[in-house]
Amino acid sequence: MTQYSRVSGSVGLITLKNPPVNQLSAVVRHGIVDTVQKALSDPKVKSVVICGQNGMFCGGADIKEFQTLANMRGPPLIPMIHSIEAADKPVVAAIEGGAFGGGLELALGCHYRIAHSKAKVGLPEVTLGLLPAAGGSQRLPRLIGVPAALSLITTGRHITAAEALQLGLVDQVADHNTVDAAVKFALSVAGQSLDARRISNFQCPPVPNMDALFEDVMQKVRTTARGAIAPIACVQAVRAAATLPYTQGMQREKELMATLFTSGQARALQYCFFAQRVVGRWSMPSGARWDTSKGRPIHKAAVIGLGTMGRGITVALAQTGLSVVAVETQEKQFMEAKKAVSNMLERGAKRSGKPLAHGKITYSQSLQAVADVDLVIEAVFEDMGLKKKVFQQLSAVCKPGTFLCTNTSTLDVDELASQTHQPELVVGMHFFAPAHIMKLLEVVYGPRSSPELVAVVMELGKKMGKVSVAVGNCRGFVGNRMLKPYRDQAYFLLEEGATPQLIDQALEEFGFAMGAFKVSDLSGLDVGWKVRKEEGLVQPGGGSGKSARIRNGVRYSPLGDLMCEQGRFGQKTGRGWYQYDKPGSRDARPDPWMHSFLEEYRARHGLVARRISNQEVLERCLYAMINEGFRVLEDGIAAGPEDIDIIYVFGYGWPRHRGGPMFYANMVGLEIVLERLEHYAQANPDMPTLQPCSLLRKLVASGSPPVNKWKEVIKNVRSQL
Ligand SMILES: CCCCCCCC/C=C\C/C=C/C(=O)SCCNC(=O)CCNC(=O)[C@H](O)C(C)(C)COP(=O)(O)OP(=O)(O)OC[C@H]1O[C@@H](n2cnc3c(N)ncnc32)[C@H](O)[C@@H]1OP(=O)(O)O
Repeated sequence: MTQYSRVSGSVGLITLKNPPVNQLSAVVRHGIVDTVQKALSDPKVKSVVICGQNGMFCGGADIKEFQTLANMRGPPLIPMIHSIEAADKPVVAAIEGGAFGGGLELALGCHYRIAHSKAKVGLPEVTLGLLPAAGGSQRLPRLIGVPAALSLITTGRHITAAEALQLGLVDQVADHNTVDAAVKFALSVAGQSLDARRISNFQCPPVPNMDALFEDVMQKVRTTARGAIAPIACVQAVRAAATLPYTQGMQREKELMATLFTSGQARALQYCFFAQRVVGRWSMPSGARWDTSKGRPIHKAAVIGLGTMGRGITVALAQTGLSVVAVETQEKQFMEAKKAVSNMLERGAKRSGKPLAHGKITYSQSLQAVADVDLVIEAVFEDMGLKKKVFQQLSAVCKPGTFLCTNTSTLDVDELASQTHQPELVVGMHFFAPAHIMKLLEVVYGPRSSPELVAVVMELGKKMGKVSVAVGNCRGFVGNRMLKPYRDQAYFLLEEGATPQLIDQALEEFGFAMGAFKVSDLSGLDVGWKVRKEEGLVQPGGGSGKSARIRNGVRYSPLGDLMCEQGRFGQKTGRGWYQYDKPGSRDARPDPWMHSFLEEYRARHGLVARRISNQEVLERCLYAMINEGFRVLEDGIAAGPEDIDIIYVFGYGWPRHRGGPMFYANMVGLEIVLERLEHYAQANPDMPTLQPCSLLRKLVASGSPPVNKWKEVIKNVRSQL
């Protein structure tokens, strides 16, 4: 797992060999300890180079080893890195590909660091619920200063070799063979004093107003962390580096890590790391899979409809380097969209430092312009009649073999597919607004969709920088299907005595980026109203008598309809569940009007307001959503719990440090979720979404296995259906 050789006569070359990313598993740590010892005791060796095989220095500690303390065998990292730093021969890290986490900490223990110009470095432990506890939190601030170290350690961001050079994190950047450059460098520094190269001996560069700086950073971190504990521990660890001698700082680093290491948040974040990779290995109920289905390259794509979503999709496609035909038939929207897209591209180029992708887009007001494209994404208004017409036209205009995708968020993808000559070449590509920023892409296949097309779209999503999740077709797919019972419960709780701010506060304290009502104001209450009207659910004035709050035999809240009747569509009208300074403003303030509106509503329906606790808000909203998640699994719409969790973390503001709804259910305890659902279902027999799903019962009956063991039980349940 490590290879050792002597090169150029006097350089000991240690190569880390542990695919896929040369992670520091026990066997690698053993190898490093042994080979460093060998090099240091060989009188012919005057200096040492450490590198990684296959163009990757090191991806850090082996995250799989973190699952249990029992896995943590082998030489610990801290003394291993200390012995490198203490060596009396210069040790040079040759960084190709990347040095992350423990990998960068290893490099910080070396006396010199040389990075390839394309390499990246970073301390991403915070994203795994940890901190750089192999001395990283103590060495980095000593090397590059407190403000820069705080920025890297609290965000976990990866930086380029050029930025690392500017910060003084690396000593040299190589354009060609980094190992050769490092060996040459190692020869040049052999025999030189190392006193000034051992970072643990450094003092942190002084910072004016240090207390104020840490207070300021801590406040910012607390606001953005949404309840995550690791970013706070990272600030505390860097503060220790800035204020304490190295040995005491290391002690503080260890104490902070001990708290994080066994925390539920670390488990959740590490689960998310692997879940994100699991969803890339998609499968379909037909047995088609990511590794047996081959896509084909897309050179030219088209977007139909340049409303908010279409504009974002156009930008996202253009930024991948594709040629894009952007079609909008309405003159006014056409002119506005051209301007908006070019502004979005300019902002994107400024943000990323990459060149503008303007030239790649051609605009047209005619559908004929898409005749020669490889793939079309339809993003017209969410109306089945209109979308069907567009798909009929596309089927007639496009060359045979063109992939046709719809950006619908709820409508039946199969029904759209049936409007075309080649229904197997139709899938859903459900983007989330703003489409060029949000990371999630739900790829919705139907029973006829070809695996080749799913492969193409998953690959395209990856190129666009999206986290793509392949899911089956049903109303709302995975994300919006599960959102409905969550939202319904929020409305029912309003009827029963809560306020929008009480519910939102409970959800935001849980860690959601925004509560249910703020989200509703942001996306516009009229969107759901239109859908409900089409479904025949809306009665003018909300209806009267007992049946006003029942539709098709189940509980229904007309509150959203009544709000829309008053023109309260949310942010866009300056009034919704909250009030805003002016239409379009984002600053939500409680509206005293809501109080009288809800009182009058309750009086009309004979409802007596009661005190609603945060716990009830969370249990009813979240468990109703989770229950639907079990149904999604039972129906085979999602391949596994990881797919659901990744959809919620990347598309719906679910706090990542709680791992996603299905992981959260597991953390709470499936038997507790079941018991609470039974309790609420009994109290509300007209809410079928609270009736525990049979898969949940089966899992509890099977002893509540951990999430990664659910698939077996799911398979059994599905086979009995
Ligand atoms: C009581 C207290 C006791 C405390 C004792 C603890 C002491 C610990 C001391 C030190 C702390 C150090 C901590 C760490 O180092 S944590 C790890 C930090 N590193 C990272 O977070 C990097 C994670 N990896 C990545 O970001 C990327 O993989 C990448 C940029 C390195 C490469 O990206 P890409 O090419 O896109 O490949 P993939 O992401 O798809 O990964 C390929 C493959 O590799 C697996 N993998 C990646 N990194 C690791 C890792 N560090 N450990 C294990 N496995 C890793 C990844 O899972 C993929 O495999 P697959 O899931 O099978 O697809």
